[in-house]
Amino acid sequence: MARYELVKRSVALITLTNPPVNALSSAVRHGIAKTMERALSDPKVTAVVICGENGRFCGGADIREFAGPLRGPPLVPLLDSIEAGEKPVVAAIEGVALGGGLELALFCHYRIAHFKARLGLPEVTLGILPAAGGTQRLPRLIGIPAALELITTGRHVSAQEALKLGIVDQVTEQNACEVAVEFALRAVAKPLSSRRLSSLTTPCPPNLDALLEAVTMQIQKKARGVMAPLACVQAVRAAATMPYSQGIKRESELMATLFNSGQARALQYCFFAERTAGKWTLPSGAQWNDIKPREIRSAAVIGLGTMGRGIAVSLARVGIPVIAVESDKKLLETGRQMVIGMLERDAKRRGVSASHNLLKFTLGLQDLKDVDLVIEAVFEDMALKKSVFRELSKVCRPATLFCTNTSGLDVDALAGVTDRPQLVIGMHFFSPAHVMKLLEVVCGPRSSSEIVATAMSLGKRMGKVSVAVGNCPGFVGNRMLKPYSDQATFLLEEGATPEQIDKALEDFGFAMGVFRMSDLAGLDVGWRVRKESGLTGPDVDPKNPPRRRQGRKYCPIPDMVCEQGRFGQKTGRGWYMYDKPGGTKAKPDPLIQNLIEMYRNRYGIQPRNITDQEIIERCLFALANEGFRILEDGIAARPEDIDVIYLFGYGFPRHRGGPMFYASMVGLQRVLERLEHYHQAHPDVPHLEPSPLLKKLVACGSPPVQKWREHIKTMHSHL
Ligand SMILES: CCCCCCC/C=C/C(=O)SCCNC(=O)CCNC(=O)[C@H](O)C(C)(C)COP(=O)(O)OP(=O)(O)OC[C@H]1O[C@@H](n2cnc3c(N)ncnc32)[C@H](O)[C@@H]1OP(=O)(O)O
Repeated sequence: MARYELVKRSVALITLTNPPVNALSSAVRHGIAKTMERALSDPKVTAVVICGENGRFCGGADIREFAGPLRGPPLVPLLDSIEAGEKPVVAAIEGVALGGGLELALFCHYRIAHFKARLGLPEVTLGILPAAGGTQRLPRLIGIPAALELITTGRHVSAQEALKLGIVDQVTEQNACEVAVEFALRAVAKPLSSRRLSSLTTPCPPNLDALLEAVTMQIQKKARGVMAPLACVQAVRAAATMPYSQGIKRESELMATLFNSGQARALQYCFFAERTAGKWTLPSGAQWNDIKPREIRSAAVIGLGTMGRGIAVSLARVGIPVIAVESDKKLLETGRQMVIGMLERDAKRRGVSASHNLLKFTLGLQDLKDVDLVIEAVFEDMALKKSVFRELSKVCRPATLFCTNTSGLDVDALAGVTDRPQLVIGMHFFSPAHVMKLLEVVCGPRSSSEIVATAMSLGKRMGKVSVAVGNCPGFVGNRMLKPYSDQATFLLEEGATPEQIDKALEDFGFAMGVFRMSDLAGLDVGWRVRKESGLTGPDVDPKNPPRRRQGRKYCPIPDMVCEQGRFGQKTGRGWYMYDKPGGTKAKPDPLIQNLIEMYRNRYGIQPRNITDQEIIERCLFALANEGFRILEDGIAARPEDIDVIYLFGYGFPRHRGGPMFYASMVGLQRVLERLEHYHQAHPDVPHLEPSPLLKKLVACGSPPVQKWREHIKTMHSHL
C-alpha cells in the first residue's frame, strides 16, 4: 500500500498505492510507517519524497473505516516521525491533497503542487474535524483567519491559491514527483527547524476574540444546529492560545465529541449516498457500468420560461451547442436576453468567458431536425406537451432523443404520442435549473437503457446529482412532498400557526419551513394542480362533505389563501406578509391568523396546544412513510436515492442524512409506533398509516439503511 524506491541514488520515493484516491486506510498507514522507517534508517538516503499513484496524492483518511473499530497505526504519532526526522521530506501533490492527505503533507517539510491540484481540509463536511494535526498546523502555517475559513467550510483551494496562502512552496506544470525529487536534493543541506510546523508560533491577529465570535455567529446562522464547524472554531482557538502539544490534545478531545455523533454518521452517509445514486440498475439487469451513453453534440430546449432558460444555460456552459425555441417573437426575445444575461453572470462568477456562440434562438421546430437531444420545457400541461412531442416526431431525425422536463406528469403518456417511445425520458430539473444540483431522471416503462445511460451521463456532465426514478405522479420528490405539506396544513387546523410550524422545521435544520418555502415557490401552482385534480374549484360536487375529498381528509385553508389573491412572495402576500411584491422578509400576518380562526369556528374545531415534537413527527414521519411506499412500489431503487433527492432538491438538512436515514436514526420501531399513534387519531389520513415495508423492516429487526435493499429486492421495480 506504499511502494518504496530509491531514485537519484539518494532519494527515497514513497508512493501511496490505494486506488482510486490513495485513502489512508489502515494498510496504507502501515505502509507509510514501514517505508518511512526504512528511509530514515538507510544511510544512503538523504531525502524523502512522498507521492500518490495515478496522479492523485491522497484523498484523506479512508472514510469507510470510520464505521468500524479503528485498526492500524494512529495517524498523528506516525506523522510525527516524518516531521521529527533529520532528512528533508517533500510532498509531491498531484490531483488532490484532502483531509488527512493534506495533513500528511503538512507534516512534510516542503510541499510541491502540480498546477491542477486541489487542496483542502473537508473533514467538517463529514461531521468531524482535521484531527491529524490539521487544526493546529494550518493556522501556524497560514495564520488564523485563512485557516479558520478553510477548516470551518471545508473549501478546496487550487494549487495557485495554495501557493498564495503559503500552503505550498512551489507550483509546477511539470511532473510534480520529478520536481519534488530535485527540490529534495537541493534541500538536503538546509536546516529543517523552521520547516517543522509544530515548532512555530501561530501568527495571531490582535482581534482574535472578535474574529472567533464573528465566525461562530456566522456558522450558527448558516448551519443551525450543526456541531462540527463550531468544534473547528474551538480547535483553531486552541492553535492560537496553546502550545502545540496542548493544542493537539484539544484537537483530539474535540474530535472524540464528534467522531461517533449522529451528525458525523449522517454526513458520511450522505457522502456515499451521493456516489451510490449515480449507479443505476434497471429491472432488465442493465446498469450504469455496462451501457454506453450516447454522445450528445447538440441539444435543443423548447420553451424559454424559468425552467427552459436555466436548462439552456446548464447545457451551454458545459460546451453543448443549444437551439432554444419559443412560440412567439416577443417571448423569444425576452428569453434570449435572459439566457444571455444568465450565461454572462455565470461565466463572470466562474472567471471564464461566456459561451454565447453556442446558443441559437428560433421560432420554428423544423430547426431541430438534426439535434442529438431535445429537452421540452413548456408549460406543465399534458395536452400542450403532447402536441409538442407529436410535432417533434415529425421533424426530428429518428435517432434524436426526447426528454421532457416535467415535475410530475406521466412520462409514458408522452412517450406514447411519439414515434420512438423507447427514446423518451423525463428530466425533472429543479428551479432555478442552472443553480439547483438535483436532476430526477424519470424512466418510463418503455425507456431504453441507452436513453437512461445518456440522460444520467448528461446530468453528470451538467454538474447535476442525477437520480434515476420510476414514472408515477410526482415521481419521488413531489410525491413525498404531499403528505409532508398536508400534515402541516392539518396542524394549522388543529391549533398551530404557520410561523410555529416553520420555526420547528427550521430548528430541525431546514433552510425554510414549509410555509415560507411555499410562499417562495408560489401558492398558485399547487392551487392549479388541486383544481385540475378536482380537489377544489367549481368541479367539486357540492354534496361532498366539507373537509373531505375523494374519501379522505382534506384541508381547504391553502385554497382559501389563494382565493384572496395571496400567491406568496411574488404578490407580497401569502402565508406571510412581505413589504412589497417580490419582497423576501416574511412577517406573520394577522389576516392569516383571522382566516384560520374563522375557519376553526366555522367547523367547531377547538384549537389545542401543539408541540414542536408533534410537528416534526407528523411532517417528517409522514414524509418518510411515503418514501417507504415509493421503495415498495419500485419507484426508487434505494433509500439512498430518496435521501439524495431530498438533500439536493428540497433543502433537507444534510446533517440529518435525508428522510430515510433520519427515520433509521430515530429508530424504525419508534417511527412505526408514532405513525400508528397518529393514524389512530386521524384514521381518515391514509398517509399516516404505516407502510407495509416499514412494518416488514421492523419485523426483521430494523436493519441499517444500507441493508434495506435486501428486503425490497424481491419487490416489483418501475425503474
Ligand atoms: C483512522 C482515523 C484517523 C482520523 C484522522 C482524522 C483526520 C482525517 C480525516 C479525513 O481525512 S476524512 C476524509 C477527508 N477527505 C475527503 O473528504 C475527500 C473525499 N473524497 C472526495 O472529495 C472525492 O472523492 C475526490 C477525492 C475529490 C475524488 O473525486 P472523484 O469525483 O474523482 O471521485 P469520487 O467518485 O468522489 O470517488 C471515487 C471513489 O473513491 C471513494 N472515496 C473517495 N474518497 C474517499 C475516502 N477519503 N475514503 C474512502 N473512499 C473514498 C468514493 O466513495 C468513490 O468510491 P466508489 O463510489 O467508486 O465505490
